[in-house]
Amino acid sequence: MARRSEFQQIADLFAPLAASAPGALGLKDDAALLVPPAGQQLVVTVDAILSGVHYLPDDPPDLVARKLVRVNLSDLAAMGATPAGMLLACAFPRDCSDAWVEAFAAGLALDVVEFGCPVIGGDTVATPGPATFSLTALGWAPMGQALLRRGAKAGDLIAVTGTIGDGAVGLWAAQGRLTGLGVPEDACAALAARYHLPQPRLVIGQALRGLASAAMDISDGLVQDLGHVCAASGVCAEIRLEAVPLSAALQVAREHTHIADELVLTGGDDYELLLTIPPENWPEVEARLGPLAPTVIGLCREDDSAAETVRVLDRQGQPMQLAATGWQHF
Ligand SMILES: Nc1ncnc2c1ncn2[C@@H]1O[C@H](COP(=O)(O)OP(=O)(O)OP(=O)(O)O)[C@@H](O)[C@H]1O
Ligand SMILES: Cc1ncc(C[n+]2csc(CCOP(=O)(O)O)c2C)c(N)n1
Ligand SMILES: [Mg+2]
Ligand SMILES: [Mg+2]
Ligand SMILES: [Mg+2]
Repeated sequence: MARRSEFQQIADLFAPLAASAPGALGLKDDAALLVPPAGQQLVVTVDAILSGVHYLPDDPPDLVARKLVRVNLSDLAAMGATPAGMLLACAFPRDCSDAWVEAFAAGLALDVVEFGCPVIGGDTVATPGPATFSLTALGWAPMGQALLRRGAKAGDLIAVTGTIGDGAVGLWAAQGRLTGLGVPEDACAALAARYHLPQPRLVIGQALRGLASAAMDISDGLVQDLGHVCAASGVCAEIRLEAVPLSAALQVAREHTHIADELVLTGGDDYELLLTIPPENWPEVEARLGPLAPTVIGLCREDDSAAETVRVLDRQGQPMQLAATGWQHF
């Protein structure tokens, strides 16, 4: 059967994702129209994902689409924003099947509903190279209240949401690198799921407006990303390895095979929030978030040009020497 044309694909598979947004004009015009709610500021971010770089070439297309959405909503969460819509640029390999694109669109449809975030526009091209997707996420935050990377002060608590390392170890699981080592199947599956389907911490980011002094999401690796908050804020950081929260699945996997602390600290793909919180705000953080409250892993210190910006203390309280601090494309 002949493949759907470019415009048929937009009409059949992407236009339904715009149905809840009148300003998307049915994906039939040159651009979309948005009306900012009174007193709100537009928050806008873009991240691309590529086959073989951000996801595995054989990953299910619905999960590729949802990862694309979620890595971007994670940046909105880091700003304390509420999602409003997304623009989706797709470069499909020339031989990509209708079935692959249909499953990709079905994955998008799930997250459009889950996060109340319609596709309001995009672009579709064919590429001689690997599949490449870019998503621009739009959100709203009350004027002047977005969370920034630049507000951390010496004495602030450093905290993370959820658990760290699952995404990086989950990539190993998804690649089959934990198979045959005695790691239970369900632990492998739980870790792979964290790699395939990150959970943007939108509710937490929104709840921490006015309480966190700085925030970002952890995509490249905890240590490297903490370095970005420190650089933006003009502080140093000290965190304790033993305080970094690990999931039950990661702890089980560690009982069966060696998983380097360094992979957990620097592997990335976490999509958790990294927060600095003035100690006087901590009781209110716990009161607002209850069981979703982040875990304190360290403290911000005065900028000290003699010391490294981010110091990680090992289980003996000694500074760790890390070969790399996180993911860099080049
Ligand atoms: N090519 C570019 N042109 C303009 N701005 C860019 C470009 N690449 C990155 N930036 C900007 O640099 C800053 C850092 O980008 P980066 O991609 O590291 O952030 P991130 O999206 O939070 O991390 P990650 O991409 O690992 O999820 C952001 O403000 C981003 O908008
Ligand atoms: C197949 C495969 N190999 C390696 C990785 C690890 N990885 C790739 S990019 C990135 C940082 C975030 O991306 P960016 O900075 O481009 O937004 C990380 C941690 C992966 N996810 N999939
Ligand atoms: Mg980015
Ligand atoms: Mg990002
Ligand atoms: Mg980010």
